[in-house]
Amino acid sequence: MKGDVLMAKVPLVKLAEANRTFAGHRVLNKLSLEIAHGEVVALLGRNGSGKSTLLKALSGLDALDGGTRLSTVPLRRIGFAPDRFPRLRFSAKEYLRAMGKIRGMAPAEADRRIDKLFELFRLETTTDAQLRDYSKGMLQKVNLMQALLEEPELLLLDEPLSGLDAPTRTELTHILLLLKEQGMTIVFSTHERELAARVADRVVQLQDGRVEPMTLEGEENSPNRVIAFRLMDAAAQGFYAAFEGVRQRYEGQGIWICHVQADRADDFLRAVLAANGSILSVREDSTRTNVRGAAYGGKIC
Ligand SMILES: Nc1ncnc2c1ncn2[C@@H]1O[C@H](COP(=O)(O)OP(=O)(O)OP(=O)(O)O)[C@@H](O)[C@H]1O
Repeated sequence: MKGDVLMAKVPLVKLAEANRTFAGHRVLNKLSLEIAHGEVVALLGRNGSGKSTLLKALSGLDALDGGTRLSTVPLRRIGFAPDRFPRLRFSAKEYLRAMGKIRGMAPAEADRRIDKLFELFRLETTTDAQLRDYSKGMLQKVNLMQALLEEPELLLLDEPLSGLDAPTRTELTHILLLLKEQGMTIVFSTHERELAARVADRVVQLQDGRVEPMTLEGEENSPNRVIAFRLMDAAAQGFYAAFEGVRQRYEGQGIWICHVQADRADDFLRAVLAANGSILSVREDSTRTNVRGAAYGGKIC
């Protein structure tokens, strides 16, 4: 725990007085931003305010015109999912294998990882369909999968849910929450305040080339307990509907995780046990303090 608190204070990546100019237009203007280990940060801003430019600056993929970028993460441990993903003449598996090769992964290791990602994203592994024939949602899943290929320490996502239908949005939101539970450091840009409020520990707004902290209306500020548990699927179906005080819920590999209003947590725990569930862990919701906390021992990917 002590180690986690210390890690939380170490910036994984830091921009100081960063400048980026395109054709005389200064998009980043003496911008300073630190991303702490295990933190999830949402980046809001109007169209053209420079969100993609900032994500690229954080990744180190794009050079700055001025200022500095400091990072403790090697480039290969940074996953980046751009806002546009090409419709290629490859199947998803062929594409991900090629990406693994380019990144210098051993073929067996890449295949192990790709299989896990197919499972996590619930994509059909055997299909030969090419990316150019994929739906937008499937394509975005492959985009996120390539960013997660090498178990990144820092995950940068440019508008990860933009233009997707409701079921895919829900599915991908749950995956983001699972990655967050594992302690992954994530920065994502979005136009959606609701997504930012739901997933991020911290929200910043990009305006006039700089970032300002932002508080979203309707954010829940009262404390939560994060409860991880197992339930039989059949029992889980009706479980939440009857329960007040559940603010977030998601599932992966048979483990359910709920963020429950603190004053309802004891009742919730009793209800899980009454439904023959087993409690894996209970902890304070640390998302308002940016302290990393592991909800359970299993790793999703
Ligand atoms: N490679 C480039 N060459 C020239 N101009 C660029 C380049 N990249 C970005 N810009 C310009 O920088 C500004 C910021 O672009 P950026 O894509 O970072 O904004 P954004 O906030 O991500 O926009 P959106 O919300 O529409 O995706 C825009 O005016 C854009 O035209």
